[in-house]
Amino acid sequence: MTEWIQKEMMVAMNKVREQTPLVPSITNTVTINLVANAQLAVGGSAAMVYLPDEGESLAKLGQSFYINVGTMFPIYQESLPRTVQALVANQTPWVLDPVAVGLGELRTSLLASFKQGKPNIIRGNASEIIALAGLWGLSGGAKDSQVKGVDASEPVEQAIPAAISLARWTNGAVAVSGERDIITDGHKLAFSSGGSSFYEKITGAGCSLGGVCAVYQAVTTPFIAALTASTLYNVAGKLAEQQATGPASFQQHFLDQLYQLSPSQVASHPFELKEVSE
Ligand SMILES: Nc1ncnc2c1ncn2[C@@H]1O[C@H](COP(=O)(O)OP(=O)(O)OP(=O)(O)O)[C@@H](O)[C@H]1O
Ligand SMILES: Cc1ncsc1CCO
Ligand SMILES: [Mg+2]
Repeated sequence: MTEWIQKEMMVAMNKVREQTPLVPSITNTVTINLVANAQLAVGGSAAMVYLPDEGESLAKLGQSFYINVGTMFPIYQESLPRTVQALVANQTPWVLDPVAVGLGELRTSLLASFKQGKPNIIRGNASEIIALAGLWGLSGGAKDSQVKGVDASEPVEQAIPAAISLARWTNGAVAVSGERDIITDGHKLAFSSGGSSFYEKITGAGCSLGGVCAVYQAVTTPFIAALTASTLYNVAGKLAEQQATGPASFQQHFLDQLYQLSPSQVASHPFELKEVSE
């Protein structure tokens, strides 16, 4: 029953490697380098910008776009709304990573405004997904979700209702990351495990996963893109852990695995699929 999905995942990986899609980002300054390197390793082309007119131009030129609000700057008050407007106007698919939603006025007001821009993929940890659904007034969300910073404090399973309602609102996909990853398009739920606890010992595993979701989204649907990226990270993390002696060598081996893994190695990694009752 999951065969067509596995086939789509392989097609997406091959297409990205053949086509090198341009996938620009406005992302945080902590992990910007890892995001670009992960995007390049899977076969995409990266371009990081900050300024309003540059976000706008790349929203037109890019085949998909990644927005991560991890570190806020005053210029983002202009850059982010103008970029999102251009993404919507040009029907460029985009990924939102609502890092630390609820922290600060600018971050919160911008994230609230993105509800109308309907990001095609929303990727975050459980706490961020619950809090974003709360901010957007959707079911499963909570205004007082325990986002205390950039790390999750809630288990992924707790974010399932929020993930489903967000995916139904955007008509896209939501990927909740953690020890187990949950990917949904609002109608089906995929559960993928693997990875490594070393992912919690480096910064930007989640950010770069969002950037890689955006790369695959240039060539396939939001659900297949999010599932392909999440599965790739689960396979790559597991193999990198076997070669690593600590977080730094883990990051090095993990990037090598993103580059080396074959589509069939990724697509054959098992995942569980459930239909959501309507
Ligand atoms: N304990 C774990 N065991 C296995 N894999 C994990 C574990 N924790 C996270 N991962 C994997 O790490 C990747 C990033 O997910 P994570 O939930 O850490 O993102 P995040 O908290 O947004 O990270 P960051 O904000 O540092 O970028 C995903 O591929 C996820 O599957
Ligand atoms: C550590 C950190 N602080 C702001 S953004 C970021 C990267 C992980 O989300
Ligand atoms: Mg994060």
